[in-house]
Amino acid sequence: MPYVCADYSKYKFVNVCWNSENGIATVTLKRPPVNSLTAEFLRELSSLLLDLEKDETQGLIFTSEFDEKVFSAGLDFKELYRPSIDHAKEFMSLLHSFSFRLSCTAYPTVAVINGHAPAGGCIIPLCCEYRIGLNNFNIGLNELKFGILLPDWLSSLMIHTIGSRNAEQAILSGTLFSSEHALRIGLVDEIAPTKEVALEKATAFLNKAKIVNRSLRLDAKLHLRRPILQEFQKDIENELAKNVSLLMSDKVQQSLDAHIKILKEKRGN
Ligand SMILES: CCCCCC/C=C\CC(=O)SCCNC(=O)CCNC(=O)[C@H](O)C(C)(C)COP(=O)(O)OP(=O)(O)OC[C@H]1O[C@@H](n2cnc3c(N)ncnc32)[C@H](O)[C@@H]1OP(=O)(O)O
Repeated sequence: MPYVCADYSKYKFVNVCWNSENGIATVTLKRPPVNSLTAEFLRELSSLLLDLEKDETQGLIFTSEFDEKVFSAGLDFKELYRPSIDHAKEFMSLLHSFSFRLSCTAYPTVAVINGHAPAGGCIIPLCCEYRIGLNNFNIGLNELKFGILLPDWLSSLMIHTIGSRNAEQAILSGTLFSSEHALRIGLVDEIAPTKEVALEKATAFLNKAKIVNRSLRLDAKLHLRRPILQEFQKDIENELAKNVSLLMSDKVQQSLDAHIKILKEKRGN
């Protein structure tokens, strides 16, 4: 069983709960109001993955504090709106490195998607090995709808998860899927009636993974995920520069402005 060394209480936006009997860490995302991903949050999540690796966690479950509301609202609109060039570069680089690291963890990973997971909110679930959803939420990569071209590695994660035909239709139409539809196309592997049941199912998946030798399992995982990992590693500098310049473009900035206004109007402020 892992001996927990890291101080997990230092993390601001996650709560880490260790099960000392099975070595499974449950990480609850808790960045109010909607777990949107900022540079600070991504930095914290990357550091968390390293701590979990050092402590030899036997499995990782991601879930959200904002139960039955939102798993993650994706990238933080406000942080991406008119950023400095240095901040845009740092943000894109953090998003890339965190997603890469999560995609090739030695330990098995599950997302318990207990709320909406639009656009970048779908990244953590897609990097995980298994996804369990609750009813009545939407999930999908709808970036094209607001003028954002997906990074190649993100399309590749979607293809790996739901197959190229479904991924083509899903990404090109910018669809957000209901839980039932997500189950039909394999975007989630199971649906659970409550978070409690979903966590039990997640633990069952992780317990199954434990019977396999850890390093053999990692070799197999890296082999099976090679097409995704190649996309992550392909021409990194150019890919980051392309995404930064897209983010800074007038079109994307105008679209972010429009989205921020829609969200404000919705709240009447
Ligand atoms: C250029 C290269 C880029 C490469 C990578 C591309 C990958 C991903 C792109 C993205 O992820 S862009 C973000 C896309 N996200 C969305 O479109 C989600 C927008 N939000 C919603 O649909 C809803 O808020 C929700 C998540 C369904 C929750 O709805 P709910 O009714 O519960 O809450 P709201 O009243 O709408 O919002 C509460 C509060 O949260 C703020 N907020 C919502 N989403 C974001 C966000 N993405 N970033 C920052 N802040 C967000 C919203 O403004 C409200 O704030 P206040 O009014 O309370 O201040």
